[in-house]
Amino acid sequence: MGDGQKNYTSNPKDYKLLEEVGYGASATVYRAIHLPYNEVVAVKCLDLDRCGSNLDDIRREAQILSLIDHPNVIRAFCSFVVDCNLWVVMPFMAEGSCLHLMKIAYPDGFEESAIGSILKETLNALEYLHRHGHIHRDVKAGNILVDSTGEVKLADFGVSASMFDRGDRQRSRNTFVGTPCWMAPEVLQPGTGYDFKWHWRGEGEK
Ligand SMILES: Nc1ncnc2c1ncn2[C@@H]1O[C@H](COP(=O)(O)OP(=O)(O)OP(=O)(O)O)[C@@H](O)[C@H]1O
Repeated sequence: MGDGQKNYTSNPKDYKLLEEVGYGASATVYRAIHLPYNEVVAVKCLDLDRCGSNLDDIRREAQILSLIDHPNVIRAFCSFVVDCNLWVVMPFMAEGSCLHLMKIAYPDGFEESAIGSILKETLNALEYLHRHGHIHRDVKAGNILVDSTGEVKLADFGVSASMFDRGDRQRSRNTFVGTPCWMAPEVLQPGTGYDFKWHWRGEGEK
């Protein structure tokens, strides 16, 4: 697993992309080898042409990810532009997302003890993000990742917002982002705005 003190290079030639492990609206995620350290990592390739967000939002996600320092929040080792893509290098979470795990191994849902432990780790992650002024805005099973040791990390800051944003970015907290089934009611209601409480409500109702 990656060490925060290591210097992950921003040269695409230093990474060998292996198989695709997931994809979302604007990104494909690969298992990859960081050749200088011979270490398995995940590389998220964000298609800048396909991204709904503007470059400032994308830069912000990469910046937030690189500053993260919490065991339950996925961090970026580094990020850099390759052709029309932004590559974000992260720890590889071998078990994939909770959504993926449920689909392949737990079609009736996780056992209560597993739910309790995943929720606890996720809430630790949200508490850390809140303390640093971030709202995730897309907490869902597909964004809760598990590694080979069972460690849980919250991922995907593509639609996160900062509580300290002003002006245009503050107005964007009143916009419609996230994944409909997982949204709190006030997010579905245009114009009402929302804040940290959104996370807690979303979590409680899932
Ligand atoms: N670090 C990682 N290690 C292993 N698998 C990962 C990692 N990051 C993401 N994945 C897999 O890739 C999938 C998509 O990743 P992610 O949610 O970051 O993409 P996205 O395009 O931002 O998605 P969305 O459409 O939800 O915004 C995840 O659900 C997960 O299965």
